Amino acid sequence: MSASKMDGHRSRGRYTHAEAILGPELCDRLANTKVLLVGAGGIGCELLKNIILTGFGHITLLDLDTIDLSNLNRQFLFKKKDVKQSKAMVAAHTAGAFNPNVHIQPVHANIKESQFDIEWFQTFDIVLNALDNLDARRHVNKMCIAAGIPLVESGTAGYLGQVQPLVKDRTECFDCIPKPAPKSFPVCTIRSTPSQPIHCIVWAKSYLLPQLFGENEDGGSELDEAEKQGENAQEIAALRKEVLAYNVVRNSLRSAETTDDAAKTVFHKVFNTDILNLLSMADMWRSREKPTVLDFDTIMDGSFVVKEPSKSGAAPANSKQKPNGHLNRDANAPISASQKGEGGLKDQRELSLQENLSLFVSSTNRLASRLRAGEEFISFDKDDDDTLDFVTAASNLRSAAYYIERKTRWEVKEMAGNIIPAIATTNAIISGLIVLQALHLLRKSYSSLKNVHIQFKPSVPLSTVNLCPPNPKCGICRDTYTKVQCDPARVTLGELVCGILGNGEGEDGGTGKRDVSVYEDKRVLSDPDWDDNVERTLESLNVTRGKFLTIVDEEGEWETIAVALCELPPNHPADGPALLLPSSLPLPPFNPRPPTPMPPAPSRKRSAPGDEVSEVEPSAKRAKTNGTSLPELGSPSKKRRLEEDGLVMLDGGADKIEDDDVIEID
Ligand SMILES: Nc1ncnc2c1ncn2[C@@H]1O[C@H](COP(=O)(O)OP(=O)(O)OP(=O)(O)O)[C@@H](O)[C@H]1O
Ligand SMILES: [Zn+2]
Repeated sequence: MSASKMDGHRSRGRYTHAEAILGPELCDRLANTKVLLVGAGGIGCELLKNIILTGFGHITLLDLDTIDLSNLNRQFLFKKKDVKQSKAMVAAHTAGAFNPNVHIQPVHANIKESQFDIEWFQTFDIVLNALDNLDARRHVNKMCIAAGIPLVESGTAGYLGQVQPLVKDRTECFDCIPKPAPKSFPVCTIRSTPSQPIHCIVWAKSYLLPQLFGENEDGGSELDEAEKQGENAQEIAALRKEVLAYNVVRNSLRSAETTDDAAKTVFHKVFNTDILNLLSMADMWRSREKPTVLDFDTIMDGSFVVKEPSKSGAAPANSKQKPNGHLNRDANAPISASQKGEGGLKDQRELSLQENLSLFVSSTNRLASRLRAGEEFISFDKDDDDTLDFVTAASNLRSAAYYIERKTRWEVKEMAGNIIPAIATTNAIISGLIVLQALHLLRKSYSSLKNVHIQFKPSVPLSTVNLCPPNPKCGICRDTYTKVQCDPARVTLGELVCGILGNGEGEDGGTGKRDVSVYEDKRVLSDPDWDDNVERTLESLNVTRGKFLTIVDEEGEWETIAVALCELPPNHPADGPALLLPSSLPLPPFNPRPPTPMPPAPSRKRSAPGDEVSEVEPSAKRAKTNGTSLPELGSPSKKRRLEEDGLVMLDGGADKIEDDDVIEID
């Protein structure tokens, strides 16, 4: 048998099952389908294997990262020898062997780079996200909306997971519903009245560690400002004292003569002086258990006994919590085998108070010596042993002072790193579901598309939710997208905006002259009263390939236009025009304002009640959903409830909450 015949035979054999399930038409089409898979981590590796075996013919696999040892337990395309290599390259190499008919293009890069502009996105038939952060997910969502390419979004968190197909104008986009804010705690709970281990962990990670080893934020000048503005003088004096005290401690950690004494100074300030200060505020402890002042020397020599929480008097604020049994004993007493979690890993052993203090001293010294060796500041990183040891020890010492259960280093890592353990099985289930949704999309079988969730219900482990139509108020998918090809060094902002708006054609041309503001992301580049940038080149305004200009109608009548910037074609003559506009200019939905009511004049005939409303409202709504309302879609509120329950698309780094009175765990 000739080699080519043998290949054909092999190929048919390979796809017999796929063909039986998908039908010959889709099965053949898959061979020519171009897929972009973003992310080669937990979901990405599983998904790559699935789409290769299903027979997707052309796969571009993109990931910015290199392989870490900790990936190996679930990212099965990687082996120990691959650690520190590019994820995209290794995954493509390993999985490529599963099906030689598939062409895989690995790309080691950040999906946000400008080279991945909408023209690049438009070279794909479908995009599959296997990402782990909100920022990249939102970026891909916007690029897919702009490029008009369907996207399957996914996420897992422990045993939970979700798959969400997204199609411009038909379904919600990723940004149609705001994502839940990260967990937060009131500052006073963290600073003065912790009642749970997480409060002490957040304090050690987000307050103490930055105070000692972080960037020196000049609290002094902030206080000067507050004083000028007439804030409470007594409070400011107290805060000033606090800043000075921390400066002394910071300096001692940075001084060349640092010894164990520096750690002792920190300990004394934080677990002794500060707690004594808090105790002096009698009001604070009327309805709460008073904390205990810790003592360095007696903890070190093992004679310190943690005071039992008082059982009499006013009910402590945390009385609803289960009693912290093991704290009602000498904290340095030997810990039983079961308490220690013996048999488990070293990290999973509970440390005695004395051991926590030793860890506090050693980690403080390690961090201090890093500062002295030239590191300017150190911030928390769950994979940085020194910062994790410090947060473990400091949070446990604080827990002891407040009679709160202490946590092992393993638990602290999980809580401080906001880590939900990744589960290979969940990733595998989700990756299978992604393929099913991708196949519906390729078949254009829109009524079969579903949001699918894995839930904690053994009887119904998967729940499906009908898709919601786009949110008419969404600032991403309701814009009208277009693209221009240009040389940003030769085109001015004014030329581009006038070109896109077709200025000079008059109102009835649909894109006539209007008052607009122009933005790049959140930057205002011009508005009707400010035209300083209009004559400047796009390049000088840092508006280049891969970015979007957003043109907003000041009257609010025309919907927003988003213009994606692309390069001139490769064969474009050097003396050719610097700006190539799209062949048809964007025509965003137009919602004319109701005419301004005229002052009542006896001669004017009154219009029938509701006239204006019936003319304006429905057309505006039609325009915003582009006439594609889907009768079978579920309600947005149902989906929101699911999101609140189910921790979907987990991450949180990107979104910031604005309330100053809370501390986020990111
Ligand atoms: N902007 C981006 N561009 C390209 N790839 C990205 C981008 N952001 C995240 N990724 C990739 O998405 C993948 C997500 O996979 P996963 O959630 O399993 O994370 P991980 O980093 O492998 O594991 P863990 O965070 O649990 O250690 C990672 O490989 C990551 O490098
Ligand atoms: Zn949207």
